[in-house]
Amino acid sequence: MSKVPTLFEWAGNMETFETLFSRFYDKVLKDDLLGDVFRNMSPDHVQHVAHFVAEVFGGEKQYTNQDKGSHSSMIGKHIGKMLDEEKRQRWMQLLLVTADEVGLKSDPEFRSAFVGYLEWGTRIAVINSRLINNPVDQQEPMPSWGWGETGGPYIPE
Ligand code: HEM
Repeated sequence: MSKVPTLFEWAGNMETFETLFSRFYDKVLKDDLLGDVFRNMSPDHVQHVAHFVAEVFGGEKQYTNQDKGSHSSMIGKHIGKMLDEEKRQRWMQLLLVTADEVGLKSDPEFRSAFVGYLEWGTRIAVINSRLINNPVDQQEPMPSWGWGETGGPYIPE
């Protein structure tokens, strides 16, 4: 049996993730609810988020090695931001619309794993945004996300 690709490999390459998040944050900045939340984001924000998610999906470790980030430093960026469910849902909605616009892989298995990760990650972001101190130690490894219950990508007969 052939090797099951990582979510990163199945999705494409780093450009896939950079394009997805670049188009996503274009929308975010124009959004009535999220625009103000991201108004002062760093110029590297888009790339950092793309690199973070790519690494979580089993891709190159650019967030760790090039951006000098870690799971803890990413969590730290959300501390005190006072996000809520309404903002989280808008973030999800805009990212999923963007995923379709940029032609991200749309087979049921990939999208299930993709949305599963986003549901997990965004809910954690909201929880952490309401804390004062970072609960994640600097030494904690990066999270990793796989195919989960689906067991692999959709490959037509
Ligand atoms: C899976 C979900 C998420 C991931 C992977 C993620 C990832 C990241 C990363 C990697 C950073 C650091 C960027 C940098 O180093 O410049 C960051 C910052 C930030 N994130 Fe998230 N995030 C997620 C969900 C959310 C949600 C749902 C919101 C708000 C609705 C949010 C709001 C922010 C804000 C406000 C910052 C700081 C921006 C700045 O001013 O520099 N994040 N996020």
